[in-house]
Amino acid sequence: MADVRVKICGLRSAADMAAVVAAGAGYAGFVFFPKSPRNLTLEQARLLAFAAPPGLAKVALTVGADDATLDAIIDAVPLDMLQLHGQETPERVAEIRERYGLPVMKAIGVADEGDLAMLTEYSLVADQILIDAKPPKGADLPGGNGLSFDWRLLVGRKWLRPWMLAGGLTPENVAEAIRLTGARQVDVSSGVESAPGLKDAAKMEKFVRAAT
Ligand SMILES: O=C(O)c1ccccc1N[C@@H]1O[C@H](COP(=O)(O)O)[C@@H](O)[C@H]1O
Repeated sequence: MADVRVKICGLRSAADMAAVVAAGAGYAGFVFFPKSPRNLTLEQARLLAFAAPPGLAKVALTVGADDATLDAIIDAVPLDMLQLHGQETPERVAEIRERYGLPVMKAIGVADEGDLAMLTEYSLVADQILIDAKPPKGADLPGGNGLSFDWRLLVGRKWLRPWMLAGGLTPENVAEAIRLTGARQVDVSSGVESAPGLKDAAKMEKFVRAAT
């Protein structure tokens, strides 16, 4: 599968960054969400971002972050993209995009066909759309739960913006997910871990190989 770009999310160590680079991923994601086992400090993220080679896009994942939080992240960490993974409205997405001048990727949780209208709505204001599984009610995390959705919902659909497929992807299922949905970009977090928050270099390598 040529030309598929992979995002590996939730890096926390220099070894994670080295493994992402060795695997050949196109995006590296840093999670700024205290409830997540992948949460990292500004200083950790800053060091990792400076260790990233040119061409690897550095993405900050936030969840309903206010301006002060985003200001602090952007001041500390050299970034290429913001991933908004909360309940941000289209107006808030547009505001963040304007305020920081960085491309914004808005995550939308999908469980059934009724959720697809939101993808169209957000594709009018975001630079990219991230299509993830909807989290279970009451879940601590709005993403990063290793849950997938029915990929057949995406068959034959088109959106105005580039999009990325996420949710429960693994080295074992990513090729089938790409084949079915036609995704040109995929995002993974828990599927390349040996325990929550602990990235596994061999799984990362296997994932990128299966996806590309
Ligand atoms: O990874 C996290 O901890 C996380 C926390 C809060 C919101 C989103 C999070 N991760 C994103 O969720 C999707 C799917 O992850 P998974 O592969 O199913 O574990 C992915 O886009 C991550 O960036």
